[in-house]
Amino acid sequence: MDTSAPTLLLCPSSSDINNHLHHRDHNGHLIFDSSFLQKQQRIPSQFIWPCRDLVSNKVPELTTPLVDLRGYLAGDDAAKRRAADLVRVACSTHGFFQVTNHGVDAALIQAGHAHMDGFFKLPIEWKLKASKKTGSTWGYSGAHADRFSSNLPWKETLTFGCHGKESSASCNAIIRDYFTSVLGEDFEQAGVVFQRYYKAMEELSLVIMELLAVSLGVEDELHFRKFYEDMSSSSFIRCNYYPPCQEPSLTLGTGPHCDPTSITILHQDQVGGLEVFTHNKWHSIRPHPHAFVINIGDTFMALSNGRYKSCLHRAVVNRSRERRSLAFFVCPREDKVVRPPNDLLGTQGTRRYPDFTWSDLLHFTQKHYRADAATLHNFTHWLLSSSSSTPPY
Ligand SMILES: C=C1C[C@]23C[C@H]1CC[C@H]2[C@]1(C)CCC[C@@](C)(C(=O)O)[C@H]1[C@@H]3C(=O)O
Ligand SMILES: O=C(O)CCC(=O)C(=O)O
Ligand SMILES: [Fe+2]
Repeated sequence: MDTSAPTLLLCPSSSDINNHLHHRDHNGHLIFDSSFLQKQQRIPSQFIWPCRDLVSNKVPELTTPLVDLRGYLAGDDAAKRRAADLVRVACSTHGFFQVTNHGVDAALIQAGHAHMDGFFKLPIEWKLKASKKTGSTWGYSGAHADRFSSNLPWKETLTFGCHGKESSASCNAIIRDYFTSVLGEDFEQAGVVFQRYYKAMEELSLVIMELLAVSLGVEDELHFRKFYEDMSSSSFIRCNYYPPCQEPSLTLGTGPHCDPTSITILHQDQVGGLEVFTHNKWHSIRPHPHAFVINIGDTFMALSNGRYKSCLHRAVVNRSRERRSLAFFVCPREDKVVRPPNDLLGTQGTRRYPDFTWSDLLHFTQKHYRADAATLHNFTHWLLSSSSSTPPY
């Protein structure tokens, strides 16, 4: 990973822009000041992606099932089976489905979007106060310009969680305290809202984990729920803000990738832009205001011994409308060994992936490799080449 992003010149169209010190931080890294960049005629070359990543003729819509959780949550066995059948078909092919009647308060979701909007509308100087510290995954980032020097995504992100705490009980004030300590007391309410949102996501994650076990036919339907019960030590929220872009066909909001995490619970606004690559072409995921998009990540693909697919997806941007999405990335406690339950090994007991920990995979994506379409494949090689042990699978 290119972590020594050089001093970058912005849109060298005129000297006053190049000398606009506002656009470089103290390390000389580019600062993604979208309010300034949007006014330029061209986007900086660092944001222009290779043609192969930009293909986006009129993309068809992916018919992801809208899985109604009402009956399942009420303990209705027939509803549980119907939900499991829908999830099985989706996760065995492209790994994406949507859930409604999930039990998460609509007002809480709306409040999360409102506070996300409040943060991203701050002047750049304020947002930079929340900048990610080197080595941390938490904090504000503009286009990941501090991490990469090309194929920059046209987005700003704010990432935070509860990690570092032993139990979700002690997680009750971590996010609130993060917001007040980094942005000041005026942001206490934002912290309280995201703390409640985090808790709601944890509860929904465990429901989804049980549904995944049922759909996979795992003997112990609580197996994955138990594996993720202490997820608060490593799961995290990411707020994605995609400004309008004057050359939307040349860049991407988030580049093509598979999530390295376990599952992602994403709430997108009504603008649209999330696309999944399946059946050899890109498909859009229609936004539903009261639904969450759920997708399988690399870690759960390994946990299911490859039965469920972590699928290539991306976020495109547009010329006229900003777009926001709230992602909750479910991750197991960092030291837990990711290993499929025996009843997913098949008669030959064949393992598709080696044992690994989320700590190792997270470290790989943050220090050695930019997550893309082949993260798990390259991680496996990196892991086995850096460990003396022979493949355990
Ligand atoms: C473990 C993670 C790394 C990323 C955030 C989560 C899950 C998705 C990953 C990411 C979004 C994949 C595309 C590249 C990336 C750098 C990004 O555009 O943000 C990835 C995230 C990251 O490394 O910060
Ligand atoms: O914003 C979106 O719709 C998708 C973002 C995404 O895939 C991610 O953050 O991993
Ligand atoms: Fe993703």
